[in-house]
Amino acid sequence: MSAAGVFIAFEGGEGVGKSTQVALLHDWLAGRGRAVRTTREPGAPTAVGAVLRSLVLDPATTGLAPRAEALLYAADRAQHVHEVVRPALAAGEVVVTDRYVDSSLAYQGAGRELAVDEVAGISRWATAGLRPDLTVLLDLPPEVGLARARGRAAADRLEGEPVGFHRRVRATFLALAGAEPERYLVLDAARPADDVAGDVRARVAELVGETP
Ligand SMILES: Nc1ncnc2c1ncn2[C@@H]1O[C@H](COP(=O)(O)OP(=O)(O)OP(=O)(O)O)[C@@H](O)[C@H]1O
Ligand SMILES: Cc1cn([C@H]2C[C@H](O)[C@@H](COP(=O)(O)O)O2)c(=O)[nH]c1=O
Repeated sequence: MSAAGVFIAFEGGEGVGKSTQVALLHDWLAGRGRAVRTTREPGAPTAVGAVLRSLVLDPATTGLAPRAEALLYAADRAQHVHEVVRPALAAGEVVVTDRYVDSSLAYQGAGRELAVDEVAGISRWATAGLRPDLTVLLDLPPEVGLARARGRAAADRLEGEPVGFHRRVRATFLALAGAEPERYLVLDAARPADDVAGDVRARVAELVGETP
């Protein structure tokens, strides 16, 4: 376990349903009387995060070098862990984040074709080694997720990358999960949201000592 609380990350490509599942898990945990903190990257509810989120996601941010992009995501993560995640874990809360380190490995590592182990090293330093107790990977072909995401809002800077970029991202998420299956729950996100949520609850119930 991470500190006194429980740390859960949702990961996956664009439009796979992370925000939807984070909200459903929040409601289920809160309904059971658990103290639960939902958060996200980039731009967790911190003043620094808000500035970094708009910088990295704004399509008007042109010419950003891949290494600079990786460092900006890592800076956002360092602030997030310092200001939100560690204090909540220390208070015994269940912390549920929409994206964490694996997003940097997939998007900056595989997507931008930086060395994944070097990107991992930056995040390890940024977080002082804090890892989730469980990562829920929502898996979808990128064409399906991008269509869902684009039906909802204008494309941000990363979402606007070609489909080959998003295929590398998906493959890397799956490889990370495959390398440490005990730390991951990989779910087919093409199913109805309530079915996905049921599988999430079953696994989280084991982790936090609740009945699903
Ligand atoms: N299981 C599902 N089946 C079909 N549509 C879904 C499902 N889950 C979520 N959606 C819809 O897909 C869209 C994207 O969902 P959501 O915002 O939860 O995804 P996300 O992974 O957080 O997206 P992003 O990566 O862009 O932040 C929304 O319109 C949502 O209502
Ligand atoms: C944490 C993190 C995120 N990204 C990318 C992935 C998405 O394209 C955006 C975030 O948008 P969302 O709608 O809030 O999911 O940022 C990234 O490239 N690297 C990261 O570390």
